[in-house]
Amino acid sequence: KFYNETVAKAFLQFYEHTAQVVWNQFMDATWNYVTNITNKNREEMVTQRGPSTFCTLAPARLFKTSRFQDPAVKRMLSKLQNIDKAALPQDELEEVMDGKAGRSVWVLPWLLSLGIDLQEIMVTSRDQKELLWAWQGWRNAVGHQLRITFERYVQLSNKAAKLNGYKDMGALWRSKYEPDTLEQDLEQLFQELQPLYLKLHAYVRRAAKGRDALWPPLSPCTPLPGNMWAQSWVNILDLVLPFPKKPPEDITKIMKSQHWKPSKMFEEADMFFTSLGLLSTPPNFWKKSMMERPADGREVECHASAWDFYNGKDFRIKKCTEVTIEDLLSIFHRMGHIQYFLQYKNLSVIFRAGANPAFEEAVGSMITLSASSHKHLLNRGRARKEEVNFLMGIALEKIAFIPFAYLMDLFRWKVFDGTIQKDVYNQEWWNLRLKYQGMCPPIPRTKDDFDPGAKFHISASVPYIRYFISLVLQFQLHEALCKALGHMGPLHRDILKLGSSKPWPEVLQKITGQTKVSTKALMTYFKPLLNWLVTENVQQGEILGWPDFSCTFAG
Ligand SMILES: C[C@H](NC(=O)O)C(=O)O
Ligand SMILES: [Zn+2]
Repeated sequence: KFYNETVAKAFLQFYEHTAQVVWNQFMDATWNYVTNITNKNREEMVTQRGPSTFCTLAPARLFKTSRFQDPAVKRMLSKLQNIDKAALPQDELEEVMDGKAGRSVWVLPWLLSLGIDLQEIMVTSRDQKELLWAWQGWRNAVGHQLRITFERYVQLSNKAAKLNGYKDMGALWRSKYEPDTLEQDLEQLFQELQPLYLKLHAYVRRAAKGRDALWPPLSPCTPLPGNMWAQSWVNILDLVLPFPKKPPEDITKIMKSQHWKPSKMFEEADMFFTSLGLLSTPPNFWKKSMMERPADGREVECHASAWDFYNGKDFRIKKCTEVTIEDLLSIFHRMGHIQYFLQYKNLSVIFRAGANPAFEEAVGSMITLSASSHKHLLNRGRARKEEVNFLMGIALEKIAFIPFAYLMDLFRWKVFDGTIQKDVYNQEWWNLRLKYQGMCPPIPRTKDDFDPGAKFHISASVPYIRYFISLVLQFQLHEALCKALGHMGPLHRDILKLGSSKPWPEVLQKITGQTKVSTKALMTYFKPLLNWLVTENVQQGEILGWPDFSCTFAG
């Protein structure tokens, strides 16, 4: 073991230069692949020496940092200990990277376009049979494929986790949140938030059937329109608007009538960030981003994402943008990621990440909250009815999302730690979906099904608890922003500039004065809506939740 701090500093210098080059090449190869899916580009990406050169990082583990003086050196070396899947032998690393263990389903061209079309039907259709067809079509196409390879993915992931010193991949994912009381803290947050979900769910379940004759009673087994996974109900606001005579302005219609192009949507978002005293995007961003689905027949991965190329000047967004309010808000969210990249770009490459993954998500969502409630903020005195209608629109995205965002990694943590074995993957998935979301499959499932695989983050192995924590965090940050309105720039620039160089409770304290994630700000934000929901549900004699409902299974 090396005890010499000077040697450690020299090693970190060496690492800094190599890492910037290696990560840049790795991001380039991955970008080329997801924006032009061909076998050649896949080969390039998979054989990228990128992550595997980090096995040269073995020296990082040889430093005994306990007696080191410089906290930054200690923090850097501890972050270098975890090289995730790069710890696997090259052949198994390629197997995981290549997606034989799960990612492959996203790259079958016919499947990509099928996915976009079926998801579109779930968003727009109100016809029960059509919804069922799309719901089942997507799960049969992608879930069945993934069931076979998912077990291998779990094995390789757990092997990589153990090579990094964690008991399983779930433990490695949770370690990003530093304090080890994460699971209890999350359960506490969920217990505080669940009553909001039950109130909204009870109202939506009734209101959705009331207004649309086509619509049978919304039992847990009716596929909810609006979203392939029922993780967001924002697309059925028209069905459940509390005061239909005061409809909020239809931004989508306005954008379309003014012939907005995707690039204009990005320009609007960029202007909003600079109006808050934040940084504007560099020329490379406009030259190299993919803002809409290519028309030249290229197959691309359409799940929207923001990219840092680790060279301090190349940052991009990949999105198959449609001219809708949902996509405008999604662009604000992605631009939040870009803003974080810009603010911390001069840090060591080791610290170029959010204070924790939830901060990365919360920054974009918090700015989106400001943008979507921008006018709302200015018309604080808005009449109660319009206030309730407005908050319903936000709640259909944020409150509806609570149980789904929580259960996604509850499921995977249990799969990684072996509590859920492969023969009950699907059954356990639906047990969690009923317990937390009050949802059942609309048709009996068979043992060939693997419904969790129908969600991008599961087949692409992207952790999800970051979105649950961000749900709470974004309101805490938003409240701090509103309190400091006007001096927003410096306040938020500070936390963004810190990247992951400080423990996240310290960063949170800097901006909100608190060191823990708290639901207080979220509750305050939705108070007028919750009061209305309580009165409404009582008047309708609604029973909250789905007492002893059980999903029927074909086994
Ligand atoms: C909430 C999450 N957002 C994202 O991936 O950017 C999702 O789409 O499921
Ligand atoms: Zn995000």
